[in-house]
Amino acid sequence: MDTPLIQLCNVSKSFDNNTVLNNINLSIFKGEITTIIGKSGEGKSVLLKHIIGLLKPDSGTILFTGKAFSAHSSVEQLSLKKKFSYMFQDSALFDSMTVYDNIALPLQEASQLTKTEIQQRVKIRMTQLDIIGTEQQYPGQLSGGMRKRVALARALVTDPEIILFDEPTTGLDPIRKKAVHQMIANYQRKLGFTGVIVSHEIPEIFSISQRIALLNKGDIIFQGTPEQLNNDDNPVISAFIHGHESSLLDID
Ligand SMILES: Nc1ncnc2c1ncn2[C@@H]1O[C@H](COP(=O)(O)OP(=O)(O)OP(=O)(O)O)[C@@H](O)[C@H]1O
Repeated sequence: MDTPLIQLCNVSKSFDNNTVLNNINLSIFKGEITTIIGKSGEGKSVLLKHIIGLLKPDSGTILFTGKAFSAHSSVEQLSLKKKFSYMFQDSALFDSMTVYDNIALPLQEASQLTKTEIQQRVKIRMTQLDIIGTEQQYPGQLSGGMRKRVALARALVTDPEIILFDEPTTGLDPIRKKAVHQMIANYQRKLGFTGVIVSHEIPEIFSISQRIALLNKGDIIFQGTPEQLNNDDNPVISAFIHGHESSLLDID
């Protein structure tokens, strides 16, 4: 198998006495969608934040194409950072900024593009996501589904190679959830980015994921394809995917 694009090696993280990640190992492969599942509060967001560098592990390493971030040259580190994009749990749009400005922001902050080039890039993404016409509106004036599309347009506007999605469908009704999943899958196919999704949408999320990682009690207890997950006979895993979360509490 290819070298993973991102590899967490023996990563541990505690907050005071709360051990959230306990020596975890996880591989993320280029061009795939890897979905991290697990009960609430297990550390899925903490794991995502380690990948993007918002949190540092207490011990262990995170490798990017086989090399620790710090082992890359400063030029490589900058180019690595530019490859990432992040779609937060609550969309994290700036309510005081228009839809246009929200989407244009990453380009204004991190690119050398002219105003006209930025306008063109924003327009392309807004057209693809069917939100043309909302440019001058504010996030608070939009429905939850529209806000997700604006957030996705912003996450995609820099043509990132790696996008991290933290519960991208939280708070949406089942139809809109499906639409957001399809949107992510379609763009992933079209643009070929590597996706890492944290999700509670089981089993729906499996249909757009090439790999699943199950985080339980600080450990990744499964990583593999959705099919392998479904066929796994570990009782903790089957209890989790069949929705009996409470039984996890009793198994160490
Ligand atoms: N900055 C922080 N300081 C202290 N504790 C933190 C911090 N960030 C996260 N935690 C703790 O780490 C644990 C895991 O939190 P995290 O948000 O990663 O869970 P999660 O699996 O993403 O949950 P959910 O599915 O409910 O979003 C929680 O106990 C949380 O309180």
